[in-house]
Amino acid sequence: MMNRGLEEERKMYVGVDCGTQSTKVVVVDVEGETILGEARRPHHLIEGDNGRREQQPSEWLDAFRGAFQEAVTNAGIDSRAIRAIGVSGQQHGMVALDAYGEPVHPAKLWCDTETAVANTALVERLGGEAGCLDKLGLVLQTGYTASKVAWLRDVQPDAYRRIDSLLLPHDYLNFWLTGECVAEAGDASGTGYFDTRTRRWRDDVFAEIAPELDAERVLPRLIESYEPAGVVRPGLARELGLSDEVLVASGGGDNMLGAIGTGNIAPGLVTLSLGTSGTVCAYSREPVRAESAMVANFCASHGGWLPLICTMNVTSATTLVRELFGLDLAAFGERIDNAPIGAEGVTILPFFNGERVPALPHASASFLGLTSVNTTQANLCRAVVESATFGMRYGLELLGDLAKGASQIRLIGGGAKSPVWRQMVADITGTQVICPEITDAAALGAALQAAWCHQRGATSLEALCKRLVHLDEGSLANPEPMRVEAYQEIYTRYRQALAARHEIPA
Ligand SMILES: Nc1ncnc2c1ncn2[C@@H]1O[C@H](COP(=O)(O)OP(=O)(O)O)[C@@H](O)[C@H]1O
Ligand SMILES: O=C(CO)[C@@H](O)[C@H](O)COP(=O)(O)O
Repeated sequence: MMNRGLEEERKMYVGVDCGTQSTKVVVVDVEGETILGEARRPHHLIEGDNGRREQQPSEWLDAFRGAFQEAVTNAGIDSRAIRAIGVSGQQHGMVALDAYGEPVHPAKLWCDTETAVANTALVERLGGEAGCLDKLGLVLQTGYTASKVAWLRDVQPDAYRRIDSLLLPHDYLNFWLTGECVAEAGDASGTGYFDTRTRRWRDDVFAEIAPELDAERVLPRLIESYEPAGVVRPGLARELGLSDEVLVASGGGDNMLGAIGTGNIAPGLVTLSLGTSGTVCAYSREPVRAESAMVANFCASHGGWLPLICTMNVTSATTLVRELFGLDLAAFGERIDNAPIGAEGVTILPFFNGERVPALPHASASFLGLTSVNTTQANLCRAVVESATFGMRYGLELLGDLAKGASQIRLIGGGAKSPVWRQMVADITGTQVICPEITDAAALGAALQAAWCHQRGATSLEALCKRLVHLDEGSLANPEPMRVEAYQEIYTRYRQALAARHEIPA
């Protein structure tokens, strides 16, 4: 436990990231420039053969409570020293609440593909890709919130009729913390009823999706990303051991706060996340109209924009293969290390639950090139990690000039903890890779945004990033020319397999 006098002077900030597989919490001492404590609690996924991927929002609250208490204990601080909390959340999830603040249906997540048909119909109604770009500044993808609302209307009309507010996962946690229904541009830009250029709700688009619902009533009030969502409710503050008037920052989508947590708040860097999903994003001061409809012109959660591509099958795919063989993470890492580049001819298209980039919401996974000689645990483990990483390279290529200027990839998410995977990312992309000291960068970004909100006027987000985004020099991975060349060939093989199986140009 820290010296009491010192503790009173110091301001502590908490960052929370409600990811797909778990909630992570970090406690940050801004003056001391240190991350004092971390903790996480897992979530359970409700899955169905039809692409259903849902979660009970109540699990996020339990996970929040558990991880919060443990992180504070690990930090060795008095929780009354906490001045502000920032919340990051998995993007796009539909949290539809009734008039009592209770979910009318489990949250339908970003990785749910049950609504693919509803999404195709919506894109058509909005005038195709051109119509979407014109109205929203991006093209609707299965996974965004819009088709989930349309699906609920069609499939669960009773639940749909009870909707009183429509939130995203991080908005819901902010609502639980403060009682306020608010949203900020970063996360709102992934709903599909928000104009990502003007940073406003598109009531007319929302009326196409949910004609019976009044946008004014059900959509949360928009706030700026530097503004607080509110203060922690007195009852909850008592339960969490907080002092009065603890601010809750606006928070944002996990990728937006991951960008902050890697210092990617101005042009020139790329953040690549190996979480349940795989994402690549680069900051832009202007809205982006990319050549590919798969590049999402999302807003950042500190001002500006964050063009991003997202693949759905990263650690979700690697975990599936790892668990199939009953391997723990260390043994899995060994298997990957023991197989040669290219896994002796095994290629996996890892679309176990469909895919967003490339846009194949109905796809399933393919294992190709298997023979009686190369069908080994090591090759299958290596091939699934290679394939997830090839998906990221594909995304980087789609980002094109937006990512080309980047001399370094800031690697985050659970997969970034693996040294062999880090090197693989460097070799497959041909770019230097480094991790921040804390790979749960979205939680760190949320804590930094909380400090920015609390200390508004006294400090800048840039200064806060300089103080707290520490890079782990030990994680540095430089592309090695021989391996870069070898992977080029294997990547070509992957693209050819993609073209042959799914009619996507090689
Ligand atoms: N050393 C490692 N090698 C490979 N995967 C790892 C390693 N450490 C953690 N992971 C994987 O990272 C995933 C969790 O990543 P995380 O970024 O927390 O996901 P999310 O934010 O989507 O919940 C888990 O599937 C876990 O198995
Ligand atoms: O859908 C997207 C981005 O558009 C995903 O990146 C989600 O935001 C989930 O993130 P993780 O749980 O994988 O961090």
